[in-house]
Amino acid sequence: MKIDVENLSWGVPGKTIVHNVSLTVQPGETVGLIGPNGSGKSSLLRCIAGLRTPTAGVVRYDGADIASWPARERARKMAFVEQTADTESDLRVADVAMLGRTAHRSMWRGPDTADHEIVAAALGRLDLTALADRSWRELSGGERQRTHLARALAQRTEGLLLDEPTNHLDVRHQLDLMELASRTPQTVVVALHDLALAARYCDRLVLMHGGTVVANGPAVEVLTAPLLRDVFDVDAEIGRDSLGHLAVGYR
Ligand SMILES: Nc1ncnc2c1ncn2[C@@H]1O[C@H](COP(=O)(O)OP(=O)(O)OP(=O)(O)O)[C@@H](O)[C@H]1O
Repeated sequence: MKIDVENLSWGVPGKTIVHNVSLTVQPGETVGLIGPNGSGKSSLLRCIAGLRTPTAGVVRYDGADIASWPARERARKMAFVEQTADTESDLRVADVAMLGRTAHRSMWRGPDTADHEIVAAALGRLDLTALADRSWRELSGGERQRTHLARALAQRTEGLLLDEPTNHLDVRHQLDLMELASRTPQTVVVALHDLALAARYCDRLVLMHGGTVVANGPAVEVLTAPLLRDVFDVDAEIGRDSLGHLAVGYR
């Protein structure tokens, strides 16, 4: 699925938070959204998900303006894992993942065999099979985060929006998750704070600052010392680690 964001602005009364952002994500591409705290990444993702109504501009999925789409129709095309996604506490892990099937079922029908198979596959993909019957309230932060990712995978959408999906994960699960995001045929936009992880796994990086896009391109073009100084106010050194991956050091 292709995602187009055209001249998009969003804000609250008296404050523009996302300002005139234009961005195209090609089918199957994984785009990393980076930028300092408060630069507008989550707000932009919410607009792309259709959870915020832009004050100006348009979001298109495969060329179609989503402004008037019902939530159910959007949920069949786009899954979104928010930064602080919470869930009713008495659900089991498998029940949370099953929420991803809601948009694909009629309201009068319970989950069928295919739904259960899809959920089992999503739990397996996120290393959660052994936790399927555990209560949500017993989970660690990282297990909750993986459960929400399983819910998003179970949604079987062509697009996937992830807001800092690695922030609670241990190193192994961070790498697994980013591997998944980069290899899936889905079109992915992922907000990340870890610049090295973003550089390694994303096809392209979009750097936000003060609600606008200040750079958009391959990691080597976006992660430059002058840009990082301007945007993050850090003195960075960009190099390669012994495995050949882009590495960012800070003085
Ligand atoms: N509903 C709202 N009302 C008022 N201000 C808001 C609202 N939503 C976001 N903001 C403000 O807009 C700015 C951008 O927030 P946003 O969450 O999009 O940034 P972010 O880049 O995702 O930040 P972080 O890296 O800290 O997650 C922040 O200053 C935030 O306080």
